[in-house]
Order: sequence, then C-alpha cells, then structure tokens
Amino acid sequence: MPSIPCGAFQSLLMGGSKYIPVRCSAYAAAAAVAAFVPRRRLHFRVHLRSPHFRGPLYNNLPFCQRSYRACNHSSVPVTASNAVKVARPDDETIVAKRIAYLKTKIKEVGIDDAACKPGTSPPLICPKCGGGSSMEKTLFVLIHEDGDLATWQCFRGECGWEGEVQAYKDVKAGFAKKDEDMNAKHYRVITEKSLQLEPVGEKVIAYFAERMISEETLRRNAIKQCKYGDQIAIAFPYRRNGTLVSCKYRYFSKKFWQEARTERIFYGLDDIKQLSEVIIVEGEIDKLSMEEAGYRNCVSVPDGAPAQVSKEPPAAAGEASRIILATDADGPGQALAEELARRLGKERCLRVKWPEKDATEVCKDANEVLMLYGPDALKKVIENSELYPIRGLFQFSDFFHEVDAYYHQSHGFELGVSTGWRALDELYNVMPGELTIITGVPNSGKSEWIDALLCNINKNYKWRFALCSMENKVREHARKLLEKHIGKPFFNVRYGGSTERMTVQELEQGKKWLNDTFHLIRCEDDCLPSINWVLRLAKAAVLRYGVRGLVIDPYNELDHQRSPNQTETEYVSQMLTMIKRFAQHYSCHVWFVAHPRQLQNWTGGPPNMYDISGSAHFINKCDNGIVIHRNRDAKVGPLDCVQVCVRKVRNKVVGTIGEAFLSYNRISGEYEDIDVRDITMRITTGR
Ligand SMILES: Nc1ncnc2c1ncn2[C@@H]1O[C@H](COP(=O)(O)OP(=O)(O)OP(=O)(O)O)[C@@H](O)[C@H]1O
Repeated sequence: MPSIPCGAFQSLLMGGSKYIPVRCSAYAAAAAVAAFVPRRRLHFRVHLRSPHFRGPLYNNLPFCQRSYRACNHSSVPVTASNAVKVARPDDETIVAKRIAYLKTKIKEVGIDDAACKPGTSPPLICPKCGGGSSMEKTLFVLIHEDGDLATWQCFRGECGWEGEVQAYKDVKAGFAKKDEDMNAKHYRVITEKSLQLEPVGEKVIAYFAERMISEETLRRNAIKQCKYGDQIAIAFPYRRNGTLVSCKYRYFSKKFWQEARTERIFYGLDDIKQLSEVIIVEGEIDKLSMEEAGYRNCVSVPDGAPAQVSKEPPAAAGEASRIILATDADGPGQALAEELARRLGKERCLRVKWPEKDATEVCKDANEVLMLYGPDALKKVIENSELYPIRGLFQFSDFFHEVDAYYHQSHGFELGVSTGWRALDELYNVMPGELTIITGVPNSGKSEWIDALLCNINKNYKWRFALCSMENKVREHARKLLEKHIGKPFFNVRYGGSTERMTVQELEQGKKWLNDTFHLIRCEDDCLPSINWVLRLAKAAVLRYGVRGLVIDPYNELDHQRSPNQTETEYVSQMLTMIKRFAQHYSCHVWFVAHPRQLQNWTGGPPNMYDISGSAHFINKCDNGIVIHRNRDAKVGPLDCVQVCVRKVRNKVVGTIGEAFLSYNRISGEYEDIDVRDITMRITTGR
C-alpha cells in the first residue's frame, strides 16, 4: 500500500513559523504592553535581558500571557535591578530628549504620537491599513522607557506593517518578514511540560460535546488545555512521529494563536502515515469531526485557508492514490482546495460536496455537517466525494444532463429541423452545430436553393441567419429573398411573365422581415475576407442576434493565403476544423458552398463531392454533403426539375444518403415538392 511520508505535506505549508521580535529593554515595559496587547497576538517573542531572571520558560508562551504571568507569579520579584536597564537620574534629560526624538519619528510615519506613552502600548488604528473595514485598532506601538527604541506592529493579518526607530538613527520601517525567511534551525524545542499543557477539564469537554466531538476523540488526539489567568484555552498539539512540534490554541471564542518559532506542519500527520487515502480539512475541529464520522486518516492545514502555500514544489507529496479535499465551502476554502490539488496532483484528488444547510446556504465545513446532520451524513459526504475536475478531461456523467435533454428532446432541435420539403424529410434535416458542404456545377442553383431553404426554416422555426455571400450584391440578394418570401417577382420584367410584381406594401413588410431574419457579413473594401474574419463576425451575430445558421458562399471568394510550407489540403483541413468548431461551440449550422474543379469530359450529370476543388477534406470533414443539380437539356427531362443529391450524412438522426427532386419556380425562386410519378412521367415524356 503506498504511503504518504509525513513530510509530504510539509512542503505545502506556508513555511516556517511567524514571530515578531520585540526588543524590550525594560521588563516593566514588557509587562505594561502585555496588559494591552490582545491575547490572540501570539507571535511576540520577548528578549528578557535580565541575567538574573529565573522564572519559568515564559518566553515560550505567547507574549501577552507570558508577561501577564510573569507579573503575577514569577518566582523572582520584578525589581529595577533585575528588570534590565533603567535610566539613572542624571540620564533623565537625555532619555527625555530621546523619547521626544522617537515621538517625532513615529509621527513622521503617520503614527499618532500623542497617544503613545513610553512603556505602554495602547491599541491604535494603523495608518497603513486604517484597521480594515471595521477600523479595528490593531497597531501596537511601544516607546521604550529608556528612549533607546520605539517599535510598532500592526496585527491585522492583511497588513502586518511593522517598524522601529532607534534614537538618533534613521527610521527603519517595513512589512513583517515572510515566514519562509525563517530558518528551521530557529525552531524551538517544546514539550507539553514547557507549554504547561493540562488534561482537558469539564469546560473543554462540554465545549467539544456541543460540537459533537466525544471525549474519546479528544483523548486519542491528545487535546489539552492551558490556563491564562481565569481564561481557558484549548490546546491542539501538533506532532510528527510522536514528537511535539508545535501547538495551536484557541479560546472558546474564535481566537487562535500558535506557538511562536515552531514549525508549521499539518495537524494529525501521524494519522496518515502509510495510508493510501487521506482527507485534508481546514481546521483542527474539522479533523476531530472526521474522526467522529469514522475517518482517522485526516489532516488539517495548520493555518486555515492560507493566502498562499509554500513556494517549494511538493516533491515529497506522497504516494497516496486518493486525497479527498474537504476544505471549507467558502471562497478561501475553495481556493485552498484548488491550490492543494494543483500541488498534490489533481489526478489523485477528490473534492467533497457540502450538503445544503437551508434554501440559500450550504454547510461550511465538516463540523457543521456533524453538528447539523450527524456522523453518518458526514460519512456520506466523504463517500460521495467527486473526482477533482481536470480541465479538458471528462466523464460521460459530466454530460448526463445533456444526454437526458437529448433523449427527451427538451431543446427542440435534437432531431434537426425540416428543410420544409417533404421529399427531403428522410434524407436531410438541419441540425444545429453541423457543417453542410454544398456543391454543384456553376449555375446549378446552389445559392438559390440555400436561400429557399433559409426562408423555409425561418417560416417554420423562426431561425435567423448570418449571410456571408460574397458573390451577391446586397440589393440583388434582397430581391431574391423577398421574391421567395412574398412569392411574387420583384419586377414586372421578362422572368416574371404575367405575374404581378410585389406591391410597395408587400415590399415594406418584406424589408422588415429581411432585416429581422438576416444579418450580413460583408467585406466593404476590395480585399477578400479571411475565414477568421468571417467566423469572428458570425460569432458576434450569434451573440448579438441569436442567429442559428451561417452561410458562407462560396469558398473561392475567401482569402486563402496560407504559409508557404502548408499545402492546400492542409489548409482546407485546418479551415474546415475552424468552421466546425465554430458551429459546434455556438450551436450554429454552417452551410459552406464550394465549387467543383473544372470537370473534364463532363456529361451533364451531377458532380461528385470528391470533385470539389482544393481537397478531399471537403467531403471527409463535413457532416453533410449535398450536390445541387439541374437538368439543362429539355430532351432529357423537365428544365425546372432540381435534383438534390444528399451524398453524405454523418449523423443518422438527421437523414441518410439519397436523392430528392424539387421543382423550381423561376418567377419567385421558390422550390416545391413534386410528385415522383409526375417527375418520372415528365422525364419519360420530355415535358
Ligand atoms: N432549376 C433551375 N431552373 C432554371 N433556372 C435556375 C434553376 N436553378 C437556378 N436557376 C437560375 O440559375 C441562376 C444561378 O443560380 P445560383 O446563383 O443559385 O447558382 P449557383 O449554383 O449558386 O451558381 P454559381 O456556381 O455561379 O455560384 C439564377 O439565375 C437562378 O435563377
């Protein structure tokens, strides 16, 4: 069974411990500061300089607590002589001058100097961060009573502004050093005894009971407590191979701190040794909650959702084959999961789906699930964890909603839409997202047939279209479309025969229809448009007007410049791939007209799809291939009879190969179904 070395996760952590050295030249000053510094500000390290000081190892305790205790029950009374350097009376003027100097300097960096008295540290609003939105007073400034030094530190997590001024020296200010600057050799050696950890008492047990964590779980995880005056802090010992490495504390209120200058490791590392499946959570209590649900193979990141994880590559990230990321449901928790997955390898990660808490919210973490729904529900959350998504790699289940919609035809076009001609219903239907290549000898009526097809689809399904018809003048294209729509000739001339032309009112109504139905892609200057250019505008037409079809007519009117080392075949393949991607991505049907190459010894029959000039890719890559053909020899058959040869249909849902006949109305440009018997009769009689 593959194992995860305990060090595996270490490289993911934020680096070494964070501590802020506060140089204290007077013990009294340290004690005074202690009264003000919030208890959660843990990482102070005080250098008590008295050579005589023999109290307990208070410098292992959070600064505030340590000082507080030192004041109250140090075995050595605090006197002027043992409390480090105290100014002699004849120094008083110099001290006053130095303090005045320090005050000017701290004022220069924006600190309210009037609020700072030597030896005390009232909380102030930090001039750098303004205390955040709640304007918290998080800046602590200490002017040393001997006038040597003034130091300050903002304890807002997002700020960390710190600095110091030494009398008669330049102001040195900066931001708190990054943890990774810490060197491992500075880590403190700690023991339960040195930290004065005690077995948990009733209050702690009751606190955990309320959070559904049993005494048994507390005992197995060696949860301890620690007393600061009349306050109890819960202690979470961080161990590696049984050795105490660090300790994190919390009050019953949500105030945390961690032993200064100790290594940051995952909480519960010893529980995942030699395991192939591990769970990562975002808090010690979540780890304990997992245990209640039956999972001991769980670790917690040490600092909640950190802003960043270590820069070190997770070289020793372990061999676990399944890592379940059960970080908090909120934004930072999800960002943490993403970063953990990225560093540990997404392919072996899973993520949990937190159950709903109410109509608007989901449970935020493991403990909330445990408290609201119990251990079985939490177990289900882990059992139902899903593979961490990897961009570009899918399972069919990711698409089941689409499969269902396809089956139930809930979108409406799953079987394609009818061309509007009965004769084609079995052969060719128009499916959104597909590419149809249309070919035919010159003048066979390709453009006419496509226009008639678009008119039918608009009439029956209200689809709109983008037209990139380079050969057509706009007004002529408008005429042809209007004739089909209104069913009357645009003019009273030759081709109209005795049929009345469309009226002005009909023209006006038709213009509105034209405008609503078609969007033109045209290259206004004399250059040929590139396929990229056409597709870019087609995309805009989809997004702006919701068009469902694009006509590119014809291929040879596009700019086909290609790199010298690319063959036409390669170019056509690449171009068709782009068109197909566009069609699929925007669920837009594309009709692409391509001419056949010059046919040697043409006998008048319909050309072959492989005859398309340029490449066999036209037939290979399209979804549907259609040849439009018409008879031009009255002796062979009726002249208005148009042959629609469906030569390729990739998707059997939309049709099959075969041929259909339509009759062309030269006056209106409309195509109509004709009776096959009638056709046969007309072909044989030559009428
Ligand atoms: N079945 C038909 N009978 C008579 N005339 C037709 C028929 N089909 C099309 N036409 C006419 O042929 C002309 C050319 O039609 P269309 O532009 O649609 O052909 P095309 O195949 O797209 O031509 P090209 O190859 O030049 O692009 C039009 O004037 C049209 O009215």
